Amino acid sequence: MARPRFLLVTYSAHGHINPSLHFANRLASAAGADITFVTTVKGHRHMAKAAGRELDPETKTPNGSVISLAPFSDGYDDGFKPGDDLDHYLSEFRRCGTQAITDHVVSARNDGRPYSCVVYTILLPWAGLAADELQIPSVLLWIQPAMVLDIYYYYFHGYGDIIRENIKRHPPSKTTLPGLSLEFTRRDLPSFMDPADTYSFAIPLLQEQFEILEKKNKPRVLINTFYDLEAEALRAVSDHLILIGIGPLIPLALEEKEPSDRSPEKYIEWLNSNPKTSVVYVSFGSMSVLAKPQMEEVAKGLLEFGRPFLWVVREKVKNDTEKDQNDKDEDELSCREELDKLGMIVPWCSQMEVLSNESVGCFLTHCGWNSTLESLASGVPMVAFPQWTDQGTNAKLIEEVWKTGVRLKPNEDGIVRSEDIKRCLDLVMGGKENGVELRRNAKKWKDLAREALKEGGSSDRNLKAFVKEVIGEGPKCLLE
Ligand SMILES: O=c1ccn([C@@H]2O[C@H](COP(=O)(O)OP(=O)(O)O[C@H]3O[C@H](CO)[C@@H](O)[C@H](O)[C@H]3O)[C@@H](O)[C@H]2O)c(=O)[nH]1
Repeated sequence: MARPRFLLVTYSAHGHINPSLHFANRLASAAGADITFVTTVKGHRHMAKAAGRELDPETKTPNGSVISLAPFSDGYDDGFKPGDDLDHYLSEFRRCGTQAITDHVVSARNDGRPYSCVVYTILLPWAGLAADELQIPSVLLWIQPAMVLDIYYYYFHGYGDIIRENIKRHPPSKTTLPGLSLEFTRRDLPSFMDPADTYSFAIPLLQEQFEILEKKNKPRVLINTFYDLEAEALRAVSDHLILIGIGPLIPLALEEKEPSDRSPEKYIEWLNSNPKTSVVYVSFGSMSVLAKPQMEEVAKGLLEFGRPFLWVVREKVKNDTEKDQNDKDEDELSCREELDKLGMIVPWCSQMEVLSNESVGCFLTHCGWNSTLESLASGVPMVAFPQWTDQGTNAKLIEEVWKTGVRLKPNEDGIVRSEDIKRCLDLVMGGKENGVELRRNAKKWKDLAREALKEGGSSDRNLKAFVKEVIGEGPKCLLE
């Protein structure tokens, strides 16, 4: 029998590419599928940079499955820069992405090896539309928590006015939603729902995404989560959508290091030189940039806490007219010398390798969904410092549901002070009872995450059942 063949379409940010790549690896190894991985040239460059090498256009897995990389140009090969026209960028991305999907599907049909299904990540409703036009099955791969999907679902189905009203109120009102036991205040809801949010342009894209799903009868949505982690949220909208947990989408074998001729990175050597669970790892993901005053507070907080740290500070994306040297001077942290004595600042790192290093005892994180899952699956407790989009909801789950971390509290000006950073680091890494409990819970979730992924675990079974369903071999998916 021919191998099932998937066309996987994803956006160019690391937070979208990484889970998509892990999904492709899983489809290939666990379900014996071939995958064509479609993203922009920019996304492709991100992947090469993260890998530290040119990428092979095709990778063959031990079971003979093939993952082929298929970048397309949207005219923004160097990425979207400050000053670029957002509407033009979005419409070119849509136009070129739609064309790429069409070209792949048509040529595969002509070659007699048609795709079984198009899988696309969030904010790409046009990928679902293109699949419908081409009359090929498609499925959304939701790369945020099931809880966030539920909240958006209700926002677009009768709760939008209530949520917007509650967001405006002072003091903020709580929102409750059917089937979910948590109550949400403004800081817990996806930031795009606030009409004043700079990025609320994402709302129409998300709405279109739901409209496309709803043209189908009880569509399946694959979710980067796992049953034990979000059992309630996976069921909350089950009258309308079938949510299938197939995560956490993290590297297949965490302990397995890629064979490499290169000596380990300096920061790994440095981590290895530190005692067990002594280091604070600090990162705000691949998109967020903290304002200078906030950076200074983080720096002060780390110095006041006094333990070693590894801090990822990404280079700023500049437009062509900015002068590099002036920028550098302005960006330089006032206490840089002391920071360099206590810890290490790097522009990027291999995060999964860092989180699974024994020396790391806490993750000060922006709570991007991938960082959250990677931390959970590595058993590292967190200090939650959410910035935007789904991160406030993720922080709530970390603090109130999984109890593997504590959330920082910004002051009235929206700044988190160094004292609060020190207080939370003390709580997570210190000897008091609540710190011990957070660390115990972190270990519990690490074990459960691995259970879900291993052969016969909930996510492994769900993924295999999904593929069988796509190729018409049934049985229907577990969660139906
Ligand atoms: O030095 C670094 C920093 C990051 N990463 C990786 O980059 C990814 C970052 O993803 P995530 O933690 O989700 O953050 P963002 O890149 O900010 O992701 C965006 O997309 C996610 C998925 O939609 C959302 O959950 C986030 O809120 C949104 O900001 C993770 O896999 C990290 O391991 C590295 O490997 N090295």
